[in-house]
Amino acid sequence: MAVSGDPKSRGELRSFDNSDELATNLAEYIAQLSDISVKDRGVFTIALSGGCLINLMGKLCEAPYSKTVDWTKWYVFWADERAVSKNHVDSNYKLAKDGFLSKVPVLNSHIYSINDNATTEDAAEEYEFTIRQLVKVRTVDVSAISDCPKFDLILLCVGEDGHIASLFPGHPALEDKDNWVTFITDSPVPPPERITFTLPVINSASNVALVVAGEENKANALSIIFSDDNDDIDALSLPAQMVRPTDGELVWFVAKGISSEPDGSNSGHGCPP
Ligand SMILES: O=C1O[C@H](COP(=O)(O)O)[C@@H](O)[C@H](O)[C@H]1O
Repeated sequence: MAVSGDPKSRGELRSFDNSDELATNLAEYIAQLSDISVKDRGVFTIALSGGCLINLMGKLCEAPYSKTVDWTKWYVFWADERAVSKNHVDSNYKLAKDGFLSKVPVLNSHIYSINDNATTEDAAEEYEFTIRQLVKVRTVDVSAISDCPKFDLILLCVGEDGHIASLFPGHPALEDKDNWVTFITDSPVPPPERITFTLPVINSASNVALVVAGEENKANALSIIFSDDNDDIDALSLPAQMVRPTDGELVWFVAKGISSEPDGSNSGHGCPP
């Protein structure tokens, strides 16, 4: 594993020779944050997204983590969801349920999925309300800086256009400072209707992990994001580049095969099985 980057700006960069090594390190990172949060606050609040992430979390379902992680203290949320039913192949809930949550003893009552039986507008409003109730009782911590929920960890996959959650380049939802959860009806990547955390919520988390794996053509977004040209307009307009936790830690997990780093091979990687 190679570690670099400026923690104050773009975060810590962890690059790996392949997706398997990335998955091993990601599992250890999540398990450690879970331990710390459970010791500090008695709970671990984690927000998932879709894409390659869930496959890469697979090692958490195996020893030692299957036994050592305090799964009963986990509270699980989604940073974004597509407006499809929960049994649809495009559902981020289904992806996480089938690939991860059904394999670990997280309590069903601690799994906060997004309503698939309402309009996207109503589902977003309802999800924000649910999170507000959990903030009131401090199951979800609160940021003293932004008054937003302060999740212990938000896990995001970076799309090949640099999108994170369902926040896409140039989309007005990126400017939303008033809501914790919002909706879009015109996603450039299907399905068009989605519900998503807003940037203020993402940037209020204690920890954010940005995962870049699975597709060779993500190298382009990466090279823009890690460009040394701080005035690069393209870089500043990429949602992934807008992730800058105000009072938290940012770590990038990059599979070297798609890295823009000089030692990356650019040979491309699929998700691990
Ligand atoms: O549409 C989405 O895309 C991103 C990135 O996914 P990937 O397939 O390019 O890895 C994902 O993180 C997000 O949750 C999802 O809804």
